[in-house]
Amino acid sequence: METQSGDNPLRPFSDGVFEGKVWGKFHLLTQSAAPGHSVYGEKILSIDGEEFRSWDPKRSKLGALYYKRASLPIAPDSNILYLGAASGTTVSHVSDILAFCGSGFPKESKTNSVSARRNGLVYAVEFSDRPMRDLVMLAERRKNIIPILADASRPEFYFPIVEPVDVVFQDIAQANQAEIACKNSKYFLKDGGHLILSVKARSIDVVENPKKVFKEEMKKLEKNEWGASFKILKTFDLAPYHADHLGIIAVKK
Ligand SMILES: C[S@@+](CC[C@H](N)C(=O)[O-])C[C@H]1O[C@@H](n2cnc3c(N)ncnc32)[C@H](O)[C@@H]1O
Repeated sequence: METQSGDNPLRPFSDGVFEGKVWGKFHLLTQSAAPGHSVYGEKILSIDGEEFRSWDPKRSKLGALYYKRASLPIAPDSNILYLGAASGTTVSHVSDILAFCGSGFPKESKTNSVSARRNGLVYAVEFSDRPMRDLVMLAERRKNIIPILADASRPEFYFPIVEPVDVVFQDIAQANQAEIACKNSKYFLKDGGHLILSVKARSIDVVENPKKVFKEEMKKLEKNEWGASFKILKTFDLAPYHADHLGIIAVKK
């Protein structure tokens, strides 16, 4: 951990996310909801008694979207259904954002003016038991992560424990990823809620041109028989952080 003295290098980027030139280059960081702990070896900066965790875009599709300056519908009062949580690298940053209440640093941040609001939860679904063990340990140190050991293609099994959410975020490298996103959105995503989907072309078709694969996946999101369909708002090529990945931001019709 590094303690910053002198001028504060960070400024608000979006609710709960900060930007600045630190350690010699540009970084996005989240204010840690569990000070004293590094989750995946990320660098930590301490300023005025608060800790800020560097967000590595090469380790996180959501982080890559922020680095691409996507305007994302994630705020401290959002409930998020996160599909494909793995050991919680990205979930930890989502947890930081949801825990952010504008207290403390930075003093001039507009987000400070919001003092009494209900902060959201992240429901983190993962079907592999090895990463789930790390995810459970992460959740023990943070109050806003609900780890769920389940197959995301069977949302009916966790239907009883997930409340309606504002955002479904999905990072599952499976051939049927559009179907998984739509089925979960049917059960859990509020009308007008947002889907943020990372599509890995090579998981859907190893030989096809990624652009064609992305077009087909977007068509499925717009019209399908899985109970929820979407209007695509914006797409982002996630290179150079993740080759042949497309980030899709869509709103539930
Ligand atoms: C690319 S990794 C996710 C990385 C993670 N989102 C992060 O940024 O820290 C994809 C994860 O999805 C999980 N996964 C794949 N298919 C799944 C399914 N049907 N249900 C739940 N999890 C699944 C895998 O076990 C793997 O941990």
